[in-house]
Amino acid sequence: MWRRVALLSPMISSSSRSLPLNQAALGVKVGESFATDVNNPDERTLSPKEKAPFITFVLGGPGSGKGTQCEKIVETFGLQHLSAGDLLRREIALKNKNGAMILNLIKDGKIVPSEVTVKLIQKELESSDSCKFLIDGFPRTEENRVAFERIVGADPDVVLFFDCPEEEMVKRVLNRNQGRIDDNITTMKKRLKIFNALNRPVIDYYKNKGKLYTINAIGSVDDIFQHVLPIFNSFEQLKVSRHVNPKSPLGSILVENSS
Ligand SMILES: Nc1ncnc2c1ncn2[C@@H]1O[C@H](COP(=O)(O)OP(=O)(O)OP(=O)(O)O)[C@@H](O)[C@H]1O
Ligand SMILES: O=c1ccn([C@@H]2O[C@H](COP(=O)(O)O)[C@@H](O)[C@H]2O)c(=O)[nH]1
Ligand SMILES: [Mg+2]
Repeated sequence: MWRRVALLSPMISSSSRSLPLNQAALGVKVGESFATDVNNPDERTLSPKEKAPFITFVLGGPGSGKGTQCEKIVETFGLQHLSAGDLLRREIALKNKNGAMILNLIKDGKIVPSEVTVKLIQKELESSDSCKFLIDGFPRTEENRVAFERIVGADPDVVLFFDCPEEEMVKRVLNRNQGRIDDNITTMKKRLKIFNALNRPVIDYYKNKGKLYTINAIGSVDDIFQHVLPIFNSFEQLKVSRHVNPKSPLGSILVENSS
């Protein structure tokens, strides 16, 4: 569980970015991580898990190029890529408990219950050494979004939206040729309907919060990446060091702007 603290992100918006601290969910982890030094909080050394992670949600319709652009962001900026769809497909491939249920939903272009997807993402976040993540294809619904906030206790710093016309997305998906069970015209039509009905409200939510970056997803992969580059460059330049203030009961962010 990440320790959620008041986030300070001057490049995006001046509005409050804090979430209520999920004490119930955090209790065990916080106790565990401070077990050896709880008597002298000033001497705590910060482990990676005590830093607030930098989270980017990557949204866009099916075939808009989220995965393709994520690969380029990883190459250039070294964020860890977590594709929600890939995590779900791995459950199917491993024949895990929810595998059959997930397969049926994906075949039909439907959304897997939030609890299942959020737990998979949470496990990856917690087991990673990274503190910068690209969460690709999630949240798909408002319910997903709220479940992530509740269970993980974090919210994104940046939200990318790859805006692509439907005809182009259909063309790309039908040419993808990666053996995906949902890359057919019947499922694609359902996925587009679900995207418009359930994902667009999430995009609007982040737009209203001032966190959304809309990227025109038409053009070559490299052209599109040129629109992505300045977004991450601006965060790199801030050289923001974010960690928990042990003296604050709620925790806060200490920002070092070394530029
Ligand atoms: N700018 C582009 N121009 C043409 N083809 C592209 C472009 N970007 C990606 N593609 C191709 O389109 C297909 C879909 O791209 P990608 O898998 O990145 O989309 P996605 O948004 O992750 O889709 P999904 O939501 O279905 O996972 C892939 O075959 C990819 O190679
Ligand atoms: O958060 C999520 C992400 C994905 N799904 C299901 O998986 C497929 C494929 O997802 P991609 O991101 O396009 O790889 C999607 O259509 C959903 O059925 C999900 O339920 N929740
Ligand atoms: Mg993808």
